Amino acid sequence: MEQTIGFIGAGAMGGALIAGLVKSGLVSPEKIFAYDICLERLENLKKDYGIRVVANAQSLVEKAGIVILAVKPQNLPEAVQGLNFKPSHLIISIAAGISLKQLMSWLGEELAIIRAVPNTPALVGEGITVLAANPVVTPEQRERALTIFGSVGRALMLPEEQLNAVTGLSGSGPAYAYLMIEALADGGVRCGLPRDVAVQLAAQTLLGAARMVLLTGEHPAVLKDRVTSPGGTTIAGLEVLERRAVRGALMEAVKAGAERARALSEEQA
Ligand SMILES: NC(=O)C1=CN([C@@H]2O[C@H](COP(=O)(O)OP(=O)(O)OC[C@H]3O[C@@H](n4cnc5c(N)ncnc54)[C@H](OP(=O)(O)O)[C@@H]3O)[C@@H](O)[C@H]2O)C=CC1
Ligand SMILES: O=C(O)[C@@H]1CCC=N1
Repeated sequence: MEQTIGFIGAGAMGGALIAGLVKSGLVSPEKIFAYDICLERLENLKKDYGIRVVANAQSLVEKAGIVILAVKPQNLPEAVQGLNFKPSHLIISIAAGISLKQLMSWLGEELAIIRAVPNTPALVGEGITVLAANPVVTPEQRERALTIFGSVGRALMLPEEQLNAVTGLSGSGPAYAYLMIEALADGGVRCGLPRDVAVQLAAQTLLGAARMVLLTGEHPAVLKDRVTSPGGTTIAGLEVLERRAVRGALMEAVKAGAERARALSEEQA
């Protein structure tokens, strides 16, 4: 890919995208630029991935054709203040909750802006990113953004109204999956398994189950039923999960994340 990509903010998510992009081979490291107020983070990314780092955000804007805004929503207005973007730029914000309308009012109504919700498994090429574009973005720019995020996992476009829900589900979701892996592994340890074996079993079980859903296209309930032998072990475990309302808890977690995304937007209004 000929285009240069710059990151303003290179923390957990920006860093995961940089690592995933370099590993994907879609963009060569010398075409990736990063700026962050944390110099140590920049130096580590330069050392680990061979990307270029710059001393300030305006210098990054001058070097990169695509600029990814990857600071916390609370830091975004300050991070973009005074930056001079050109009409040729494609700006992609990953800040949770921050709307295209807010971005256009801070950056310029005439600029091509995309709002994206990625997730950290992008680091290993297994992310999923949902994007929404403002009317200035051309079909070619949409394709370019889909290609970039598609190189580190799956990528799709959805109407912007759905992006807070996406944030609550796939944006925050890896944390819920890690919590489940940790808890399942604790269960294994409680039953006498060594910790490292228990973590491996828990992680591969979630990975395998997720692949089954994606590759077979079967409803998760059908796949669940195939694990559940009459009078067997699984139904005994499922009964506990249902009694403890795990389904309701997961639904409420997604809803709480979506509501928090909406609140983050209002806090920056
Ligand atoms: N983490 C995730 O899984 C996901 C995050 N997001 C979004 O991505 C964005 C980044 O999140 P995350 O990576 O977790 O956050 P981090 O805090 O890990 O990364 C943000 C980085 O930006 C730096 N920073 C703060 N202010 C500025 C500034 N003015 N100019 C340049 N850099 C600055 C921070 O430095 P310092 O730490 O010193 O403040 C930090 O290094 C957020 O908007 C979040 O909503 C979206 C989807 C998933
Ligand atoms: O926790 C957060 O606010 C960010 C957005 C989605 C995942 N992490």
